[in-house]
Amino acid sequence: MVQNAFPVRVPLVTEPMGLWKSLQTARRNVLAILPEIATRQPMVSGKTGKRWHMVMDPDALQHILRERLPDYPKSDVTKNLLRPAIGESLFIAEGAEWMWQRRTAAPSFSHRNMTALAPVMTAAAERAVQRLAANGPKRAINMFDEMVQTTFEVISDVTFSGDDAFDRDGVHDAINNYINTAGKISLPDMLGMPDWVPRLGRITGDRALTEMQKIADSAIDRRRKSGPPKGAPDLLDLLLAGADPESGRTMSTEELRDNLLTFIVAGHETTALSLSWALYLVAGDQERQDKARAEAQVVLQGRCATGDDVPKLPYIRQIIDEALRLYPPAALVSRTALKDDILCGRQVRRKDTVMIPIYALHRNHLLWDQPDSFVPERFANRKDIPRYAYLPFGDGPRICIGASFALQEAVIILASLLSSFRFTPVSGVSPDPVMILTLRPEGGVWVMSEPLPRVH
Ligand code: HEM
Repeated sequence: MVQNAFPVRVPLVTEPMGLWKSLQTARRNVLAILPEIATRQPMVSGKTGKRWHMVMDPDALQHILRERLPDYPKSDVTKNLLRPAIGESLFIAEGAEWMWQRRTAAPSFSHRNMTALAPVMTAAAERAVQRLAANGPKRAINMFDEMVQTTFEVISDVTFSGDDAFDRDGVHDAINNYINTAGKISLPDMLGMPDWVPRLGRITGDRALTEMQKIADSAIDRRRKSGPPKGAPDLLDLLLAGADPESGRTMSTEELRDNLLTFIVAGHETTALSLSWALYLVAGDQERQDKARAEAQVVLQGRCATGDDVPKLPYIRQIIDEALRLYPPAALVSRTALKDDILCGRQVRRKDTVMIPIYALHRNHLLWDQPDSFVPERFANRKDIPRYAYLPFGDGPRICIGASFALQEAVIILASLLSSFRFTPVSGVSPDPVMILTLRPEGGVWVMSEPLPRVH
C-alpha cells in the first residue's frame, strides 16, 4: 500500500529502459513498462529483443480486432500463460476451432439467460450486505477480498449450481495459486521461447490445476448422469444442451470443463476488480457516492438490486463504466501479426508483436478530456464515445462473451452496497495498481464501511 494522489495511477516510463530493466520491471508490474507517450500518441513502436507496436488509434484498433481478425491472432505469450489452466477453450482457440465453440456457447449468454441468472447475483449481493453489516458500526474492510468472495459465489453458482460435491474452495485456491505463480510474466514467455523451456511458475502452478480439472470433470460427469437440477438452468446445463448451429457438434467433457473453467477464471476476478476499483473511486469522492446512493435508494427501497432494476440504475452503471476505463482489468492484450501490414501509416512486419495497451488507450489525451480524473458523467451519453476508444471488453468477433453478465452483476452488487453503506477512505492508505494477469489493487482496497439506517 502506498500514499498517492487520487485516483492512483501507474507511473509510466519517461526515459528509455534497457532490456534487462524492462524484464525485471515487467515481472512486478507489466504496465510499468508502458511509455508515457502511449497516453499522448496513436501508436508507439520499438524493439526489445522482438519488434513491437503499441496501438492506441481507434481506426487501427478496429482494423486489428474486427476487419483483419484472422491476421492478428492472440499472441503466444497470452496463450502460454493461460493454456495450463483453461486448455484449448474459447479464450485461446483460433480459426475454425474457436468459431464452433463461440457459436455453441453464445446462446448461453443471451439476454434471456442473463435475466434468468440474475437471482444468483442478487442472492450473492444479499450475503455480502449481511457480512458487511455483521462487522458492526464502522470498520476498515478490504473490499477486494469481499468482492472476490462475492463474485466467486456467483460464478460457481452459475457454473455448477446445486452440486454440493463440487469443491468450491479447492477450485478457488487452485485459481488463486495459479494466478499468483504461473500468471507472473516469466522471462522465457516475454522472450517468446518455445513451450518446452521449463517455467518455474508453471511447474509450481500445475499440481493445483490438475486437481481443479479433476474436480470439474467429476462434477460434469455427475450432471450428465443426473440431468439438470431443479430451477433455472445454469451455464453447465446450457452448455451441455448446446450444439454448434452449423455442424451440430456438441462439447466433450474435456471441452466443457475447459470452457467452464475459462468462465470461472475469466469471469470472477475481473468482475471483482471492477467492483473494488469502483468502491475505491466512490470512497474518494463523497459527492458522487451520495448521488449514486440517492439513485440506488429510490429504486431499491431498502432491498438488494435485481435484474429488473439494472436499467433503472444508469448512474451506478456510469460509475462501473468509469472504473473500467481507469482500471481496465484486462489492461493489456496482445496479438501477433501474421502478415505485413500498415497501421497508422507505419509498417508492421509479419511476426511483430502488436500490443493493445487498454490502460493507455483509456487515458490517451487525444481521445479523452481529463483522462486521469474520475468523471463517471462522461458515460451519460454513450454515443459521444468512439467505440474503439473504450475497450474494457475488447471488441470485434472476439469481444468478451461475458460482458453483459459482468455488467449486470457489477450493477446489482454496487447498487446494493451503496444503498446500505457509506464508504470512506482509510487515511493514508491507497491501493497500488499492479498488473500481473489482471490489473489488481496491490495491498487491497481498504475502506471504512459504515452501515446506514434502512430506507423503506
Ligand atoms: C468486468 C469483467 C470482465 C472483463 C473486464 C473482461 C475482459 C475481457 C477482454 C478484454 C476480453 C478479450 C481479450 C482479447 O481480445 O485478447 C475477454 C474475452 C473473454 N471473456 Fe471476459 N471479461 C470480463 C468478464 C467475463 C465473464 C463474466 C466471463 C464469463 C462468464 C468472461 C469470459 C470471457 C471469454 C470466454 C472470453 C474469450 C472470448 C473469445 O475469444 O471468443 N469474461 N474478456
